[in-house]
Amino acid sequence: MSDQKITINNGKLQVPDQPVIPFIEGDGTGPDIWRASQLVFDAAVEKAYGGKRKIQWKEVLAGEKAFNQTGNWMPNETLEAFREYLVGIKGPLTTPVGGGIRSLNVALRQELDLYACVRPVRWFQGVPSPVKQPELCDMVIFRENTEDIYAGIEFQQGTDDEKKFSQLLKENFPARYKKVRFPESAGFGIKPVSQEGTERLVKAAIDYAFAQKRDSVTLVHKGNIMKFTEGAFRDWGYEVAKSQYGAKDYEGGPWQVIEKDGHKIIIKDVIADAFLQQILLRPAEYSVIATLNLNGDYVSDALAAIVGGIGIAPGANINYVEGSAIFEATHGTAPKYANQDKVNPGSVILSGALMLEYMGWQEAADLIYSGLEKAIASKKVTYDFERLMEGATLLKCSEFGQEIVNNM
Ligand SMILES: NC(=O)C1=CN([C@@H]2O[C@H](COP(=O)(O)OP(=O)(O)OC[C@H]3O[C@@H](n4cnc5c(N)ncnc54)[C@H](OP(=O)(O)O)[C@@H]3O)[C@@H](O)[C@H]2O)C=CC1
Ligand SMILES: O=C(O)CCC(=O)C(=O)O
Ligand SMILES: [Mg+2]
Repeated sequence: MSDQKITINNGKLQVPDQPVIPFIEGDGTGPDIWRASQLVFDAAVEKAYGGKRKIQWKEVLAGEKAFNQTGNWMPNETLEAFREYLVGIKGPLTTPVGGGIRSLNVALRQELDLYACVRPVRWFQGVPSPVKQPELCDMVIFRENTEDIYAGIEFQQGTDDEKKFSQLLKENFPARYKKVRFPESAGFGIKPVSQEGTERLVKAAIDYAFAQKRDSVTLVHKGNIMKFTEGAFRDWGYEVAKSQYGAKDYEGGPWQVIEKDGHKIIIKDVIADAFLQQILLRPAEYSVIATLNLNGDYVSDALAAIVGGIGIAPGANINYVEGSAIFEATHGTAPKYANQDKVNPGSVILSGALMLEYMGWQEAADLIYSGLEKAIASKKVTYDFERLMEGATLLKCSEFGQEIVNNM
């Protein structure tokens, strides 16, 4: 079969009928989930296009499988494949806590400059939820994906580098150095947040809000405390609305309103801790969320819980200028369930549906949504939903994938 590639031309994705799509299976529960997911993707594409369109899957290595086979956690060929084929999908990869390798997930996003982590959060009918009205939670998170403390500029306590950094702080910024409560036993982390990084992320969020006829974009930040990073994110965010979309003050500001073709969007902001209580108490007031990397990480899992948990929380890492994208679940490797054919493959399956939408293969994506909805409605579900549903039938990971296919 020929090596058909997705490309971008004048900002528009060009998708051949049989594109090569690289995938990383993932660590832990990754292989179980990938098997179930690929079955669903292939069935949806086959059913929607009767063989005219087909994905040519190309496995690329990363994480434990890569290390075991090549001695390298993230072989160069993997990065090259994502660059070459533009659109890919991945399972979760393990990151050790406290030491060891840095996150491969973060490395992929940074290396490929996939600056927007887009995580839609909506409730599917019948999914068990801890709140009374989960249907009111319908948000799309735009998490900045390349900056913030995730840039990985850290100094481990007691190392030569940390001592050099402490000395630099002491000599050049004595007043600030004095604020370090226990300087002799402290490690340090640096949080870069730039105007360019903020602008492209907020622009992506606003463009999405117009395209999807959403009524607000909320800048979520902790700018009262971290004034020149999180606070600057808020200020630069409002600036984008003004300079690129002609925003006007809304009810005296700082909130803004922008309008295009008769559709109005409110640009507002909220401090992150208050936001975390409002998503439970007043979720209907929020639609598109633009936020920095760490806030976005926390907010993703918190919002996912409201609509049924991270078993059903999809996502995408996208560079809207270059067209490149890697789709992936919000959850991690859930290692305690590895190789048990147990966990919910819903997050990777829905990430794949997002990928198909991104490719313009809406019919195949819709088949996945309806298959998933019907499987849940018939209460045939994996352990995470089954334990919260009355009268449900417990399915394995692979069986749930098959159930989605049966219901397409
Ligand atoms: N993008 C990525 O590749 C990500 C990687 N990670 C990495 O994953 C590893 C494990 O992280 P951890 O903090 O345990 O978080 P995980 O998301 O892997 O798991 C936490 C809990 O979430 C639930 N869960 C996760 N996935 C599923 C699923 N598919 N179906 C149903 N329930 C699920 C399980 O809950 P319960 O126990 O209630 O059944 C699980 O114990 C770490 O190394 C971390 O760095 C983490 C996040 C993202
Ligand atoms: O890279 C990791 O291991 C964690 C990533 C993560 O939690 C996320 O992207 O939501
Ligand atoms: Mg996370």
